[in-house]
Order: sequence, then structure tokens, then C-alpha cells
Amino acid sequence: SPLIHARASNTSYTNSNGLKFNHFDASLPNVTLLATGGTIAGTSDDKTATAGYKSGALGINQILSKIPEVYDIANVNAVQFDNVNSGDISSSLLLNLTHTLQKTVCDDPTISGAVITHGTDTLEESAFFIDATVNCGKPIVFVGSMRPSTAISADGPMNLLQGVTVAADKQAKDRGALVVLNDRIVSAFFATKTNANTMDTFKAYEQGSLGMIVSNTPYFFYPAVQPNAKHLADMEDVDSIPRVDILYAYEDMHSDSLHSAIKNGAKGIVIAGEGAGGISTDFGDAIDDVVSRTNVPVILSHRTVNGEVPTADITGDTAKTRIASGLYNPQQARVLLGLLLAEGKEFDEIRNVFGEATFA
Ligand SMILES: NC(=O)C[C@H](N)C(=O)O
Repeated sequence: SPLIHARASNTSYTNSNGLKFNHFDASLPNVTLLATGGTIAGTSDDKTATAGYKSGALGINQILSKIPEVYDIANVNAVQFDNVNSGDISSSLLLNLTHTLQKTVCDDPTISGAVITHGTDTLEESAFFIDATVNCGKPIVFVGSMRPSTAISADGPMNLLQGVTVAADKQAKDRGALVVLNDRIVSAFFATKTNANTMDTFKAYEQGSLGMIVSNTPYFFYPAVQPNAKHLADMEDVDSIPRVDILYAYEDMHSDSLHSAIKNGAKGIVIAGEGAGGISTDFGDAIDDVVSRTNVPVILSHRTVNGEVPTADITGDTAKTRIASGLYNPQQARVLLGLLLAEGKEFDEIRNVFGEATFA
């Protein structure tokens, strides 16, 4: 079968952009794989352990060595970008990732797409960031795992194989960034981690998945389409993302948290509001006071997993200081607000971008 050529071939190759491939077959598509760590690179001495293991312990070549089948699908340029638990992924790493993807994937006509391996805890934030900042139509596929590499029935190897397959697939183009785990293909714009422990965790509850993978064959339910609300952020000349803090709302919430966030340097605030963006009257008064003095934009989001914060609740004077997040959950709203501030957008422009994701 022609499919075993690249796997069998030990021919290494460096393309004109300096990207290295360990196994190369000119008849196959080329995919860049940027590894950042997480459970997919995690290890434990106990094969039954799906907790208490070490994240980011294996290098990407050690992970790939267990799935030579990837070389039947694509030539893989594997790069160890970082090797951390995803709680340690920073906006400066993401900016670097954006600039790298632009140069080595978008601007290189020989590369079909990219795969990012990532811890699942914050994968949705990074995938949302890249979805907004890298937009050349080539698939950028985020992959992680819920079981460490040493566990019985580890999910990482299959997820990675499927991720490379999707990144190499022409049908995956023009859909924005994608999340591939547990045999599902989900839009990075809508994906969220819904379960802290189990493999069926990444979901877009209202929007559903874009497709499925069976026997390493991706199937997309619909032709390529992009979300209506999506804002494309131009990061070409940006070298840092302003700090945005998330404050969680609850009964008895104290406005001290707002004052200290701003005092400590937050340039934007997202509230994980009760229901459709609810906060106490006192906290609302504190927002009005602080925003009119500092001009720091405050986005009201929702601590519920689903639903939207409509603009209908934010009228009159409160509309001068508060912006409804619409569909964006707090972690998405934080990433988006950081990108908008980095682009130098003012209050009204920020409101318009969030307004694209509000219905009422
Ligand atoms: N499943 C995982 O990848 C969780 C891990 N703590 C991480 O996010 O890096």
C-alpha cells in the first residue's frame, strides 16, 4: 500500500522555511505540530491513575513514537513549543504561537495545516485566542487528552492521530480553529470543557459538533462556515495583551474585588454574572463609579455554562459603564476583551463587537 511509504521512510527533509520532517513522503500533505504539554504529555508510575500524574512530562517525539500511523497520513514537522500544565499557558505564549502559525503555516504554501497539543484545562481559551488571531483558512487543530499517556486506554495517541488527520484534510479548511478530542470535531469558537474528569468533555452545547471521526476518517456534517459573531483580531504588530481579570459573582459579592483588580493593573474586567449577567445593586454602583473614573471596560458575562447576556438589561446610565457579553462565557469574554484592548479599541467599538453575539 502507498500508505506505508512515509512511515517506512527514514528520509528526513528540511523545507525552504527551515521546517524539519523526520519521515518524508512527497505524496503526502505536510502538517506542523506544535506541542505545549498537558495530560497528553503526562505520565504516572500507576497505570490506573487518571489523577495525581505529572502533566507535560513527555517530549513530542516520545509521544509520536507510539503512533507511527501518523506518517501514513502526513509528513509531520514536530516542534516542542513548551511543555507545561495548561494553567501555565500565558498570553505572551499565545501571541508567540499566533506569530509562529502565521509565518510557518499561513505564509508557507507547502503546509496544509497545524496541530497544537495542549492541556485541556485552558485549551478552550487558547483555541479561542488562535481562532480569533490566525485566519488564513488552513485548519489549526487543538488536541489534548484526559488520561495521561501511561494510563490503561490512554486517549492521547488516538486524539493526536485524529488531530493530524483533520489538519491534513481539505474539508477542514475555512472553519476556523478546531478542537479534536473523543472522536468529535468541535468549533474552537464555541467549544468549552464541560467535565473536569471524563473524556467526553469538549462540547458546544447549543451549536453541536461540526463532525465525527471513525476509523480515522473525519466526517463533517455541514460545509465550511464561520460563526456570525466572530471578530478577527489583527495581532501582527502587537507584542503584549493587556491584563483582563474575571470576577465571579455570588450572593454577598463584595466590591473590594473590583477595586483591587483595577488597583493591581487590570485594564479590563469580566464579571461571571449570576444568570444573564446579574450582580448586586452595590456591586453595580461600584462598577459605575470605577468605570466613570478609570474608563476600564466592564463586560457582564454569565456564570451559567449556556445562554447569553442580553443588552436589554443594560439600559440608561448603566449602558455607559457596562457591556453585555452576549454568548461569550467569562473565559471567552476575557480573551476577546484582551485582544480588543491590544488592538486599541475604544469602549463603543468593544460594545459593538460583543453586540454581534447578543440577541436581545
Ligand atoms: N487533561 C489535561 O490536560 C489537564 C491538565 N491539568 C492540563 O490542562 O494541562
